[in-house]
Amino acid sequence: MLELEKVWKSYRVGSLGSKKLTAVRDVSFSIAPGEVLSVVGESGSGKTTVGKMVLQLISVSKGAIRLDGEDITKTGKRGLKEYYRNVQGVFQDPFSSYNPIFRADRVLEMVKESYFPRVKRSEWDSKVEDSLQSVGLEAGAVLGKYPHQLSGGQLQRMLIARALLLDIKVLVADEIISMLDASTRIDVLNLLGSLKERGLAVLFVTHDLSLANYISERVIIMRHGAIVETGATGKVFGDPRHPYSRNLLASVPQLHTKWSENPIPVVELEPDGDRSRPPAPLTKVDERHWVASVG
Ligand SMILES: Nc1ncnc2c1ncn2[C@@H]1O[C@H](COP(=O)(O)OP(=O)(O)OP(=O)(O)O)[C@@H](O)[C@H]1O
Repeated sequence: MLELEKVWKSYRVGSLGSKKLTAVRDVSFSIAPGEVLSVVGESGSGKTTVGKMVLQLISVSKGAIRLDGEDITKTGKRGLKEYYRNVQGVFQDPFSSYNPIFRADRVLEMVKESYFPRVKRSEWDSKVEDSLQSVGLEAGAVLGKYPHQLSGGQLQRMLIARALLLDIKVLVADEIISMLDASTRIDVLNLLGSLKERGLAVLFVTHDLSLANYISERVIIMRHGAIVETGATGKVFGDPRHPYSRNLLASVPQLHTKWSENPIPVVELEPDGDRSRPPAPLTKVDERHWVASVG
């Protein structure tokens, strides 16, 4: 079980870091094995910052992140290496995770070097083959190829296979399909669906509400670094209570909506406000449905 408790993140911004920008405010949630939790919200709402903190690519300013009860924000280098055995991330641009001058499967070899140096070559090769197979890749079709010889979908799958080689418990998937075409997208999404059935917990960061609805059991809607609404996906998307959530959902063009016939109005929301203050508390409005009070 992965838990975030009252997590805050501030960045130093401005000339010589003279100002502070609070990117994430008092965020708490948990993800159980076999569950997909989506984090949605407008650009700049803090989604990626949450994912990066879970992956400890950046430190937290305040709060705790626990995996099976252990706070990883306080763990040392060795503890972190152990943590990465269990928690891995895949990001938006698969090409940026590969070095173009090396063969793509180097990302898999690096897992062996770091975590399984004593495993025999033949045993490792069959482990690699199994993990590639579980993400729908044929070893013969991808091994030995350079990144530019593979498609975005294949590269993204190979990164998921790398995570699976470690037999991880939690996958942070940050906009992992936004650079893929429609049919490859659904392919990778369905893959996530089958992985969750095998017990993987997924933190699915996306700005695409329909994808969040498709894949996740629970959803968090973020704005200005804080959670404004959260709960079971059906409740939040079916009966959004916060004005921001309503606007967000109303802004999604449907397949048969045409701009020329019925342009979706842009709704003006209140300005950013003071990000350094604690956000409005969440109140339970229904079973598995919480909403921040509107001030
Ligand atoms: N390294 C950084 N230094 C300073 N400010 C940052 C840094 N990274 C992010 N921010 C700021 O923190 C806020 C949250 O950014 P974040 O990337 O988490 O948002 P997001 O919801 O993921 O947005 P997007 O959907 O556009 O990726 C933004 O105002 C952003 O400008």
